[in-house]
Amino acid sequence: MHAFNLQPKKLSLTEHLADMAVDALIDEADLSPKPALVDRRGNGAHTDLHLGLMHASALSLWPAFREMAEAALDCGEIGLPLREALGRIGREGEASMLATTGGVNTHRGAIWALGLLVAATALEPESSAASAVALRAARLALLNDRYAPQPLSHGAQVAQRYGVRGAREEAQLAFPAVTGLGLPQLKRSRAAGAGEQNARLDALLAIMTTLADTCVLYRAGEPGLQAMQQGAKAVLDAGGSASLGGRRQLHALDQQLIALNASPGGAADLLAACLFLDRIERGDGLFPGVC
Ligand SMILES: CC(C)(COP(=O)(O)OP(=O)(O)OC[C@H]1O[C@@H](n2cnc3c(N)ncnc32)[C@H](O[C@H]2O[C@H](COP(=O)(O)OP(=O)(O)OP(=O)(O)O)[C@@H](O)[C@H]2O)[C@@H]1O)[C@@H](O)C(=O)NCCC(=O)NCCS
Ligand SMILES: Nc1ncnc2[nH]cnc12
Repeated sequence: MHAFNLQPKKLSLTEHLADMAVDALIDEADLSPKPALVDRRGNGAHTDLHLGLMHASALSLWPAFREMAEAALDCGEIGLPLREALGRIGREGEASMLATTGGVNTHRGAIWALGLLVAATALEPESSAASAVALRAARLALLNDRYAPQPLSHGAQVAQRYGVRGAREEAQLAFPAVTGLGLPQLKRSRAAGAGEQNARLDALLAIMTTLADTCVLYRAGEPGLQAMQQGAKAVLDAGGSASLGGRRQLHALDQQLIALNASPGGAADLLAACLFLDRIERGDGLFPGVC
């Protein structure tokens, strides 16, 4: 008798999409050195988060992502039934995240972004260009979930105060920070031979150059947001993460954001969305072995 069954398991499409979403979250968490975020080096600007918690949180979301993909297959089209199913599953996913982390908000924005993208991919897996998937996700995000509670979230508070667009609008606009900035930078840095980790850091920085990250605004106000956007631009202008000049700027940005308590958690979520879309677009194992 064998202790392990070493036969590769055939994954269903929905299982495969859940794997890809969780992989994207784990890759984002592990990527180092990220400015003021949790990574392999430490906790950045956070006192209540650490890498183990980010991993546990990511893994706890696997059933929710699979269920969102299943809901998309069941509904078969963009409409209110699917939007409201996603809202319900997303809220249940948030509850299991909070149960796993002891009440710490690790991935609220990521559940939203990746949940929409997973469902949008499952609806039409053969239409896998990042912009097409993001557009389907946007059409879902534009629908009004009648059962969504309307709490005065941190994002809603700063959106009102500073007149910025938050996570909801980013999705409704088809993720411009991802498809217009993060993904193109990822590809440019790869093509320039930066190496995969540096290319991913550059993608994160490209997202940070313009994003109205409501986590940063809530924690550090407009000075924090300006420091994030200008500092990220300075790294890219200096040659990016693969260059010595860029690394010096990245180190300075890390120190500055930590001093301001300005954690770009929204940008980190969008990097995970970017890594997910990159894999979908490249067709990384989406169909082979999938039943
Ligand atoms: C539509 C929702 C996303 C709710 O959005 P809203 O803005 O109203 O709510 P927030 O609670 O503020 O959550 C938004 C999270 O999105 C991330 N984010 C921030 N800015 C942007 C942006 N411009 N674009 C995209 N994403 C953005 C961010 O998430 C990350 O940061 C979190 C950690 O932050 P931190 O400051 O440490 O923690 P807090 O607890 O907030 O504060 P402290 O006390 O610790 O200081 C971490 O979660 C990251 O993921 C924002 O936090 C959506 O959530 C919603 O409506 N959900 C309902 C269910 C649903 O419909 N689901 C659909 C499933 S597909
Ligand atoms: N690596 C990270 N650090 C802090 N907050 C985050 N939210 C999503 N990813 C994060």
